[in-house]
Amino acid sequence: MKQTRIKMCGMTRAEDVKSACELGADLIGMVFYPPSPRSVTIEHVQSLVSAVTPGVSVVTLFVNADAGYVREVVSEARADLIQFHGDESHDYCQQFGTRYLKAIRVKDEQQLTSACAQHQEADGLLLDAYVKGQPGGTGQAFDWGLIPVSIAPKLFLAGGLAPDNVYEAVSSIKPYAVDVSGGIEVSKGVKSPERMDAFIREVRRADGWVRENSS
Ligand SMILES: O=C(O)c1ccccc1NCC(=O)[C@H](O)[C@H](O)COP(=O)(O)O
Repeated sequence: MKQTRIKMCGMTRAEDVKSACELGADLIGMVFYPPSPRSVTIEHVQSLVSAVTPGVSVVTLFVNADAGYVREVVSEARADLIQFHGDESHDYCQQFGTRYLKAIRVKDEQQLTSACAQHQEADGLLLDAYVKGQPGGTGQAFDWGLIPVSIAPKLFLAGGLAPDNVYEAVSSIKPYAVDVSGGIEVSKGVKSPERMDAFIREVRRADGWVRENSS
């Protein structure tokens, strides 16, 4: 049976990390980008990582960060994956020797095709909405019709996903994974266990884990 992987991003509180893992998230993301209200510090990372259940992957997220800082955080967090959410080049992303997701903020078909080709060696391509001046966590969706079918095996679909639209996203796009931040929050950086639960249930319903009501 299909199992769409679920990445919950922008975690700032150990209790939210624990809830997400207990509810069935596959990957936990933490933002290391100080301008973001969801940014966490290297001093804080241990308390978050120790709430991650074995088997759940830790993802550390950066935006055009200094390479030394990335190394320091990845080592401290014992990160399984790095998410590069800025304008990082292929060579920059490869230098860490850690599996990585490259975020591409979708503007139009030509830009998307070219970015996918440039980052074809990434372990995952995370497609997110383009919003001028805001690198991520915007809560905005983009036109899913632009997604090339060929990238589905490594597609992390992001941008404006929430319990009320993720069923449609998973059913129609069939991504490898979905990524959510704002859609499971009560305020920036504060997640809601009820919304996390509802989100995961909707993904599993789209995966066919739950029998649809035939009446
Ligand atoms: O969350 C942020 O504030 C953030 C800041 C800068 C770069 C990336 C950021 N977040 C990335 C994510 O949380 C998600 O990977 C993605 O953007 C989806 O977010 P959302 O639309 O809120 O679900």
